[in-house]
Order: sequence, then structure tokens, then C-alpha cells
Amino acid sequence: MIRGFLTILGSQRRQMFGFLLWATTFGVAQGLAMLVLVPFVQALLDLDGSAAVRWLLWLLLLVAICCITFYVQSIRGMRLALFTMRTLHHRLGEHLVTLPLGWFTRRRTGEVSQIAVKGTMFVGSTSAHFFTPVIANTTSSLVVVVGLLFFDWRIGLVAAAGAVLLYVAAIVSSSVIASAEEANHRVSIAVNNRVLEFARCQPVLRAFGRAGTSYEPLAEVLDTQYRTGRRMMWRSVAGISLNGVAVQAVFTAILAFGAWLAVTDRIEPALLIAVFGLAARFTGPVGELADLGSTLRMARDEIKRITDVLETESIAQPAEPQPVSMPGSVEVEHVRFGYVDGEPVARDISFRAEPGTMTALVGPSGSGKTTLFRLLARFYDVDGGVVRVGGVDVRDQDTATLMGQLSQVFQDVYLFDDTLRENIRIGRPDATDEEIAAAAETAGVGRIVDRLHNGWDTPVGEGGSALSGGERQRVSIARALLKGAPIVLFDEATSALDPENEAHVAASIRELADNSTVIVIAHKLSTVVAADQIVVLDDEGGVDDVGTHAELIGRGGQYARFWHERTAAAGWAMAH
Ligand SMILES: Nc1ncnc2c1ncn2[C@@H]1O[C@H](COP(=O)(O)OP(=O)(O)OP(=O)(O)O)[C@@H](O)[C@H]1O
Repeated sequence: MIRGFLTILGSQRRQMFGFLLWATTFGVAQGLAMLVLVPFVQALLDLDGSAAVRWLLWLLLLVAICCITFYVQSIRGMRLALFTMRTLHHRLGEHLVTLPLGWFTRRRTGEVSQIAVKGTMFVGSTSAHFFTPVIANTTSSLVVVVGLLFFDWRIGLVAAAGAVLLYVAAIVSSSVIASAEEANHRVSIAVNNRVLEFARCQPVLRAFGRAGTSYEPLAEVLDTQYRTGRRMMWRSVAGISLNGVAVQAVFTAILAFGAWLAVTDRIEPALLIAVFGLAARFTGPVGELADLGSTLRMARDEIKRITDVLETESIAQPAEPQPVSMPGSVEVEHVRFGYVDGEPVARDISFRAEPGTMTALVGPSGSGKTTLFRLLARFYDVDGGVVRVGGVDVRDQDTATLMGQLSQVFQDVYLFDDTLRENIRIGRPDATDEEIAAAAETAGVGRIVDRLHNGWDTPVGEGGSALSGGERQRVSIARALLKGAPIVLFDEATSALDPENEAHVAASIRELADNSTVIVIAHKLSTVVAADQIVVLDDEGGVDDVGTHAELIGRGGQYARFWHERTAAAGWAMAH
């Protein structure tokens, strides 16, 4: 547990050591204060006034030391809590930006947000509120056991054996509760995800007349949560009872053994009474330790989740990053890739896009067009073959070099909860307002500005919720135009293609193609025809054909068949 803390604090461990030292000193002072009660009570029972005053002074001194050390360690505990949270936020933030983009699935982002908000808070508050009783109770109990050995070695031995028994009971009860807690945690995450899904899929549920009925996946997981919660409750009761019984048993054993010593004249009654008081003070903190076990276990689990993220391998950075050798060129050479082992999405894909040209990627739904984009932007590393961007293997470039060459207009556009202007400026932070306006005009953002009550300075809401899908896409196109990267990856999302949008998308692609290499997942006939080359993917992870529109029609293959089918239909898309 403490090792876990030290791991997440990294080089900033000094704070932890300082806190531990003060908390331990407090525990020792507390233990000594308890011990001093024995000679004090003895002196009172012996009617030895001067000894009683002497021990009382010692007691006062130790109480004063307890107060001071408690105060200092509390402050340090609070500081450690804040420091831990800040360190965790920094370390998580620094590490997350080095992870492969493919790591950020929807499930993962849910988990990360839970870890970053709740997890860090919980771990931080553990040092502020729970370390002190654990450390202080452990040390004071040890001091008391040593003291008991000193006052009466026989009772001391019974207390030491009792401490071992209590420790074993705490471990057993802890493991009984721990498995139930872990199951409960897993179910809580599932409930969290299902509730989000339930909120998100409201439009679909209502469209299909299911608004009033229950949503089975959520109902199921809530049912599981109820059952897991009940199991956890029973196990917790069993664990806590085991601890309670163990504490009482140890206390009774000390009492019984002490009574037997007294009855058989083996111990002075005055010492026995004082020792009984000490035994009561000893079993209390040890029992409390077991109660704190559950909180500490939860903190340990959170630490494990945090360290798991921190230990996730970053995207491999080249030892000697290579500079771009052919700006604007893209080569995909015998690429093999699958998200899951044994299920290849790309088996052998090759094509080449010359600088300044436009390549249209077409193929059946699920043939791997989006996946190819992800490989070009190095969301994932290929399993075989090479992806070269700017003439250099993407694995031999540092992230900034690779990203500097690419503009991406993907289907799932994310807008930040900021103004429209700032959302476009992300494309090139040093762009002037005039440059932003020019890019926005081409992309058709001007129409959005007119509609919004505060024009350019209107916040677009979290994730761009104040804009339509088509409008969000236009903002993302404006970003790409503004960035002016040598290579543009453009996904012509079908959902966003209303006639007004279509005109802007076409104009933007033309403008982008004037200055950059454009690779487009094409859904529009005009885009495909305008491309310098068309790469037709098959549904087996390969390339069916590569050529211009005229060449492909002339060869009469899969593309020609699609072409004839789609032109006969009202709309056209190369997806099935
Ligand atoms: N993150 C992922 N994890 C696992 N499998 C995935 C993931 N993303 C895509 N796939 C799978 O990879 C295959 C190719 O998907 P991809 O999205 O690249 O196809 P696509 O050609 O772009 O499809 P569409 O035209 O429908 O958008 C599909 O079978 C899909 O289920």
C-alpha cells in the first residue's frame, strides 16, 4: 500500500517520508502515554503521592507531545493529500498524451475519467484521513505490547499472541470482503456505462417506440448490482463480525489469564488493575485497524488502477527521429493489421499517394477504410508492412513531426466547450482572425456564425452539442484548412451530407487538394471521379484495384459493378 503510494509519487517521495515520520512519532507518544498509566495507577493504589505526581507529569508531557505531533502530522497528511492529487493529475496527464491514440476507446475514456476524478480524490483523502489512524494505532499497539512484556512478561506474551491473532483475523476478514468489493466495483463501472448508454440512446429508443419500456441491458446490470451489493453486505457483516469476535476474545483471554495470575498470587492486584486498563486500550486500536482495512483496500485497488494506466506502454518513440524526406507523400506497403489477435482487418494493403494528389478510398462497409486512416495517423502500429508519411516510416518519426504533417477531418469530430473562433483556431494557434475567417468562409462556417446569437464568440457547448453534425464537420474542415498541413485525411461522412453541406465539402476538398495531398474516404460520386487515383478495398483485407475512374471502369471489376449499381440508384456511396 505504502509502496504503491511511493510508486505514484515517483521522485517526490520526500513528502511521504516526512509524514510517516511524524505519524509514527505520534503513535509512539500515544503508546507511551498509555504505558505511563500503569505506574500512575499503581502509585495511586499504593497511595504513593509523590510517585503519582511524577507519573502524572510524565503523562502530561507525553500528552503535550501527542498534541504537537498529531497537529504536525495532520497538516502534513493534508498537504500530502493535496500533493498526491496534484502529482497524480500531472503524471496521468503527462502519460496519457504519450499513449497510442487507439488506446482511447469509449470504455477506456470512461475508466480514465473515473480514475482521474474519483480515484485520485480517494487516494489523496486516504493519506489525509486514514494513514494516521493506521500508523498511529499500529505503533501505539506495538509500544503497548512491548510495555506489557516489561511490566509482566506473561501477560505481555498473551497480548503479543493476541496481536498476531487479531492480525490474522483482519487478513481473513479482509480477503472475505475484498472479492465481493472487487465484483461490486466491476458492476458499478458496468452500471455507469449502461446509464450513459441509456441516456445516449434515448433518441433511438423513442424513435422505435421504446421510450416507456425498460431498457433491458440497464435493467439486467442493475439487477446484477443489487445481487452483488447484497453479497457484499453479507460478506462485510461476516468480516466485521469476525474482527469483533477476535477483539473480544483477545481481551477476554488477557482478562482471564490476568485473573488467574492474581488468584494464584502470581501478580500484584494493583499492577493487574493497571494492566487491565492497558489491555482495554490495546485491543481498541487494533480492532479499529481491522475496520479501516476496507477503506485501505479500496485505496489500494484505486492505486492499482492508477498504476496500471501509468504503466501502460507509451507509443514507442524512435531513438533517432528521422526528418521528413518527401513532404506530402504517403505510402502504405504490404500492411497487415488487426485490432484483435487472429482477426486481421488488413491482410495485405499497398498503395502510394504522390505529393499534391488526391486519392479516394472506397470499399464495402467494414473493409478497413477508417482503420487505414488510423494507421496513417499512428493510432495503432501495424502488425506487418510499413506505413510511410512524408517518405519516412511513421514509427521513425516523433509524434510532433507526424502530426504536423497531417490534418484530419474524421467522422467523430470533437469540438471543445469553447467559442466557435477558438475551436477553429486549434488548427493553427498563431492564426490571425482574418485567416480564421477565410478558412471558415470556404468551409461554410459563415452560415453558422450568422445563426448563432453571439456570432464568433458563441460557445459551442460540450463536444459541440450546440451545433448540428454537418456544422461540426464544417468547423473541423475549417480547422484543417487553417492548419494547411501537407497531407489531409478526409472522411466524407455520409450523415453530414445535406445539399448545403455538400457544396462546402466539395469546395473545401478542392481547396485542400490545391495545396496538399488529400486522401479521402469518399462517399460522393463527384469526389471519387475527381480523384487522381481510386483505391478500391475488398472485404478480405486487401486491395481489389487501384487506378483512375476511367481505368477502373475500363477494367470492369468490382468498382465498375459498384459504379453501375450506384449510379442507377438515387444516392451513391461505395459502402454496401
Ligand atoms: N476499435 C476497434 N476495435 C475492434 N475492431 C474494430 C475497431 N474499429 C473497427 N473495427 C473493426 O474493423 C473492421 C474495419 O472497420 P473500419 O471502420 O475500418 O471499416 P470502414 O471500411 O471504415 O467501414 P465504414 O465504411 O462502415 O465506415 C470492422 O470489422 C470493424 O468492426
